Amino acid sequence: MSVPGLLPGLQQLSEAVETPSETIQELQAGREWRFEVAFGSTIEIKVTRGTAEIFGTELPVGNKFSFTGIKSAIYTWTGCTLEITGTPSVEYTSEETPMNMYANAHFALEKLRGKAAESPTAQGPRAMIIGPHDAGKTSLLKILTGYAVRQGRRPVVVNLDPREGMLSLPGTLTAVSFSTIMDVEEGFGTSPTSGPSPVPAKLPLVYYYGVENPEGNEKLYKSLVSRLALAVSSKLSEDDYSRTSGCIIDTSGFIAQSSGYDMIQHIVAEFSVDTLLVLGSERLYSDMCRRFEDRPQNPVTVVKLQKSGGCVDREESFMKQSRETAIREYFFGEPKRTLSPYTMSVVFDDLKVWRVGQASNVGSELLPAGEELKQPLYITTEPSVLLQHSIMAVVNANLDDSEEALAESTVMGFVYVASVDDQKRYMKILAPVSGRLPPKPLIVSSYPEPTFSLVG
Ligand SMILES: Nc1ncnc2c1ncn2[C@@H]1O[C@H](COP(=O)(O)OP(=O)(O)OP(=O)(O)O)[C@@H](O)[C@H]1O
Repeated sequence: MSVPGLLPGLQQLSEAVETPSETIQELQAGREWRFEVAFGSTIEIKVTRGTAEIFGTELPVGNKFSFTGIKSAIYTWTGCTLEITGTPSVEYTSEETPMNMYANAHFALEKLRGKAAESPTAQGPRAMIIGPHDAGKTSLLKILTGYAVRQGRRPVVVNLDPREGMLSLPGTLTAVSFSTIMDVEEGFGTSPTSGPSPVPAKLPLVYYYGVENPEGNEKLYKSLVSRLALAVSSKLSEDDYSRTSGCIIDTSGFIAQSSGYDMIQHIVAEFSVDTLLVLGSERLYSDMCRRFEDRPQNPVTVVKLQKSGGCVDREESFMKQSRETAIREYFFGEPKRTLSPYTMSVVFDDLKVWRVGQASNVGSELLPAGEELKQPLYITTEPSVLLQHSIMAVVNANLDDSEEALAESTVMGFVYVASVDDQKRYMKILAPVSGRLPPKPLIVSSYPEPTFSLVG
């Protein structure tokens, strides 16, 4: 007996729940499947045959990986079959990739590592990647790191591009010793604040810069670079693994313009860079050759590498969404690893807040004619409603420390200002861990920008 009206209802129900489409992608050896997934939609990829990798990290056969808000590529050296569930917004296969060139760069670095292993005092390569925005610098860094880790090396990876955070929020400069593989879904992987993860967590050393462009506060940027270089040098001399593996440095696209050349020189000097990998710019390559040739005391090898045709220019709206996602994941985790942040109230009198000094908040128009603007590292800021929805870095320093001391302090973590009551002089903040806010200075800046959608 059929129940009147039930069957059509069920049919409607099954029509409403759309099953994602499943496609099979056969990739021949040496080809790359490039794809883009918008924020808010997800695709799942499983390798069912052969070998495949995402920017140097292998995708094991049979495991499903899900991707959202990403522009990426899967490359195969030997051929593979991919099972794709869901529909990417863009997808195509490319026969032309610079992967051979990138692999050669890796083997050249490996040769230097092998040489360093022969002598107890020799240093492994200190490579730095430079190039314009969206030239594929971070992707190349991941490839070189992934290959080095797969060969048992432990390179120190340094991110000097505040535009994207590595194992931390955007706006930070970080260094981390990589001894385990990257997480293919998460980019670089996870840090201990991200909660349990199938891939071992990495412990990054984090400094907060808070400006997108290294020229935004050159003095602060240079100071943080020097500080990070000191930490990296000490890590590289800690054990034989690190000494021979050397370091790989990712940089900001802003310094690839001629106004940034002095900054390149500063980084090269501080990190004792000996290999400069120039990506996607003939002019930059030739300028660097001119600048760094004939330095017998500190030779720097300048190498030209081709930009991948798959590199995509990421529009500002995409980058903004990436930053918002990074902030949300810092506090709330993501579907596979949810976190429970804590809300607490803090009174203004217990806080010492500094703002990163930027040209825009110094007021050069008030200076007498002819006088040069002296940009401060930080400016003290009275807590107020202006901080609402901002991210603040809690730094490892004392409340009465000077600006210079702050510029040498690592980040303990970040808090989010959920609401501010100017009259009662307190604010509600969201913190990733429970307990009282430690009595440490807080640093606020414009990058990443205030996020309105974090707590509803
Ligand atoms: N071969 C490729 N196929 C598809 N997408 C790619 C490929 N290589 C890089 N991309 C994508 O292109 C974008 C830009 O690449 P990447 O972040 O490596 O550039 P970048 O030079 O580090 O950029 P920026 O200096 O602006 O941070 C990223 O979304 C990256 O995932």
